[in-house]
Amino acid sequence: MSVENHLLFIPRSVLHSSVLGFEAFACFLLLTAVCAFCLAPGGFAWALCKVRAFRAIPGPTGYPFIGSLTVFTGLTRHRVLAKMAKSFKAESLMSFSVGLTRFVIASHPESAKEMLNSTAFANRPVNETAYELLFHRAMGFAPYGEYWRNLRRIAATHLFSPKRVVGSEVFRREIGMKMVEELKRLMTENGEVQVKKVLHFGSLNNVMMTVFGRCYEFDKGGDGLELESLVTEGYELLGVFNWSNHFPFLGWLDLQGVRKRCRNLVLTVSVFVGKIIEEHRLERAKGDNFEKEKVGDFVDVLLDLEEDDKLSDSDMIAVLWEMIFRGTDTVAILLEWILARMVLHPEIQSKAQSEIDAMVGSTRTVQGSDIPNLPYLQAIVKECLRVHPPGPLLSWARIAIHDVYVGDNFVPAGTSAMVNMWAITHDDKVWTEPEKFSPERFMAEDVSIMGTDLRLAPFGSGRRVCPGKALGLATVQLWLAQLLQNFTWVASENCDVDLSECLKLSMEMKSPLVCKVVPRLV
Ligand code: HEM
Repeated sequence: MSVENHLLFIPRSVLHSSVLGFEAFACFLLLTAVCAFCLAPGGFAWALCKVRAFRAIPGPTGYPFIGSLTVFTGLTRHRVLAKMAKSFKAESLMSFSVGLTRFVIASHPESAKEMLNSTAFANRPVNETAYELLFHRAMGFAPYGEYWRNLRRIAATHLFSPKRVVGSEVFRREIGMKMVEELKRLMTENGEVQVKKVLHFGSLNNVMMTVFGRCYEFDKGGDGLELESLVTEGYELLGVFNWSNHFPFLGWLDLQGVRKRCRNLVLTVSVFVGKIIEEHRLERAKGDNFEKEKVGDFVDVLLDLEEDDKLSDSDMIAVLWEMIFRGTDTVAILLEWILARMVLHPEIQSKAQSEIDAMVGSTRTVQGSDIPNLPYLQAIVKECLRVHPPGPLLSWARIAIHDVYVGDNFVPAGTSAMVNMWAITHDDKVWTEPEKFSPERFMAEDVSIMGTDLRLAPFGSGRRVCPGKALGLATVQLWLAQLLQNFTWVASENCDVDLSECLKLSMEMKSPLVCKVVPRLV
């Protein structure tokens, strides 16, 4: 007898109530399953994870389906994440979800070191924006492997070697002096200066010179301004929270227009950078203008690569563009924070100036070789990297290439991994009086900031540590010395120094620094 025939013999009322009961039971089961799913530690994306036989990593459940999305839409996600890790007692490792993306974040030096130094985390998640901007073919997002290793080796030898960093000091100093002149001009014109623009243009020129062998004039418009707008657009695009990175089914809609903007940007950048590469080729073809012994720029280095290492034109454009892009803002942003601190702490500023005066005197301008004799100035830079790290979340996440343990925590392959460097540098178990701005702490203890000591690793650590760290640091230290030797930095009566933060791709000052500069050298 079929099931339908059976049902014919059950009284209607009984049948009706049992169907209702079944429906209620099914709803209850579904609701429990959804709740269990959504209330899983770490949230929805973690609940979806097939590997369930592991101890859950503590973390917020977030909202159903969207998870902790709101973290990423605020201006200070490093602070929000630090607070969350504390409240879940998950400083060592915290899990959370944003849409379908699983995250872990380390807010403790030990777990941060373990993660950053493990080959399991030597890849980066390539989000849609980075992919559209062709960054997967440049060093920062290239998958861990032969192509990436080659790029790192070439850059380490020809762009970031100690010899190259020292060798490029002359034009770095020249650019520093141009910034000094520009600040004087702006001060005379306006009675105060907004330093961000000057620092940004100086920094852009510095990287341009190293990479392309080109320099642009301040405030002259033309190619310099176009390049600046291209870098700004790229920065903005990478800083935008792109929904389709975490909700792939929304991808085709391009709701925020990110893909369209990326494609337009890539076209313009390809023409801009392609033209510079062509000019280099022409110069080399002429032969007599191109001296073989000349220390070439990075374009020359890439054009000189042997057959096996040779890059296609589009790969070369990606590599060169990324260097410009990465090297510009970090340096300018860090210097702006430092100068804001100088305005706020005149006693620290004058101590640094006394050090410069004692070591350099007032008859010559400071240079790169003076920096080792200026420990207090170096301590100021370190303290600013601690209090205002340009990459509080180390800017670029990593991704677990395969299943791996971090401490006792099982992290499945494909999980995005971040380090909250800001949380570590503001942890009172790691630093005494972390909120206090005190360069003196680094006079008492010499802490390496190059990636070995995870209490302060603003350039990251491990295989994907910032390759430009020595160049970036040398630039910031020299320019700070020049700016302090030439000016006393004081508050403008129209504008207070506001230390509010705004984390886009890097952590910028929310209200750009506006102040006065008073010439010291006459
Ligand atoms: C104050 C200056 C700078 C800071 C604070 C900084 C910070 C960082 C950080 C935190 C990372 C990620 C490291 C990690 O995942 O462990 C990084 C990567 C990178 N940085 Fe920097 N950076 C600076 C200057 C520069 C400069 C001047 C350049 C080049 C001209 C540069 C090029 C790169 C590149 C190419 C990567 C990707 C490396 C890879 O994935 O293999 N950076 N940087």
